[in-house]
Amino acid sequence: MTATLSCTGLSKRYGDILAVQDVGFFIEKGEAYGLLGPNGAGKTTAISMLVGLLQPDAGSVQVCGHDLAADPIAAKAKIGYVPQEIALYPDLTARENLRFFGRLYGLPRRELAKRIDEVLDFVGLSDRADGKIDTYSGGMKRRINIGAALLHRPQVLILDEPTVGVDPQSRKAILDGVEQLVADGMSLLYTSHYMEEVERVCKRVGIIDHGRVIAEGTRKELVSTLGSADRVELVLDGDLDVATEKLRAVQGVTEAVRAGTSSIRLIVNEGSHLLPTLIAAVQGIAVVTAVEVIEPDLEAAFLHLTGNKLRD
Ligand SMILES: Nc1ncnc2c1ncn2[C@@H]1O[C@H](COP(=O)(O)OP(=O)(O)OP(=O)(O)O)[C@@H](O)[C@H]1O
Repeated sequence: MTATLSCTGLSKRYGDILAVQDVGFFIEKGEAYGLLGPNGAGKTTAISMLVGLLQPDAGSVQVCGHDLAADPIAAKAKIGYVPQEIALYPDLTARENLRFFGRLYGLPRRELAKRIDEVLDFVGLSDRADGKIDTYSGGMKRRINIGAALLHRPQVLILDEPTVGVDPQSRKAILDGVEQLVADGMSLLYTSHYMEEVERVCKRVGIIDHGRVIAEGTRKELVSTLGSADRVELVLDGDLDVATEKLRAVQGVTEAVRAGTSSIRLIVNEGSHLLPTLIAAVQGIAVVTAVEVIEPDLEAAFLHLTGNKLRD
């Protein structure tokens, strides 16, 4: 089966920074693939090369059997791209914006009018279609941006952090809409640093850090990289920075990081056996007021694989 989107060996350097290094993955028809990584991991740079906005230093991209470099028009026609930055004209209405983008895609006038109504309905903004974009909330603008990317009926939708700066109602509408598109057979590339969104929307996930895809698989496969390790959260009162250092030095502790103002998250072997040792390790520095052993999830897998928290 031909992948809807695939890339191999994608690399991009900005001066001394290797923003993307030898990235390769594929997305089947109707599959939702997530690129999960912290800010600066290289997600936007990778996507910019996948959609033909940035020339890779090395590597290639295939979209529905078309090579992006050799046949860019055919390849790009299959892609719907929703950039991280809102790209709409504030003085035009939503409908006028969609008309503008539809014409760029070369949609015939009559078909375009129909598609505009369809996508407005899909993003749940038909009743606001004739309001100017500058009266829209951030979330509503993002929904129109997604609508614009769908006008030409792409085979693969590429979303770069689509819920950043978005109100809860629009966030729900975006996630529900994306899930519906995938259920209807759309292929999806979804990037986010929100682990829970990627877990919800994507069947397979690539974890990207410092420009490299360092692990890839289903949620279950990635979580299994943790082996028998447990994730423990301690709520403490005291000097958390020193306590984090002390805990990191305890034998059996793989990772220890601050989580908010009063918690430390740990990955430990045999969590329940180690608890008394953990509490003793911070004695005189901090008092442990609560302990929680947490089910392993993608965030724990990320921490384990990279040694960093996802939301740095
Ligand atoms: N035009 C540029 N010139 C120089 N360095 C850049 C440029 N664009 C990105 N970078 C650097 O490349 C690396 C990857 O950035 P990129 O924006 O691709 O990451 P990201 O995972 O999308 O992060 P974010 O979620 O913050 O957008 C970072 O170190 C960034 O500072």
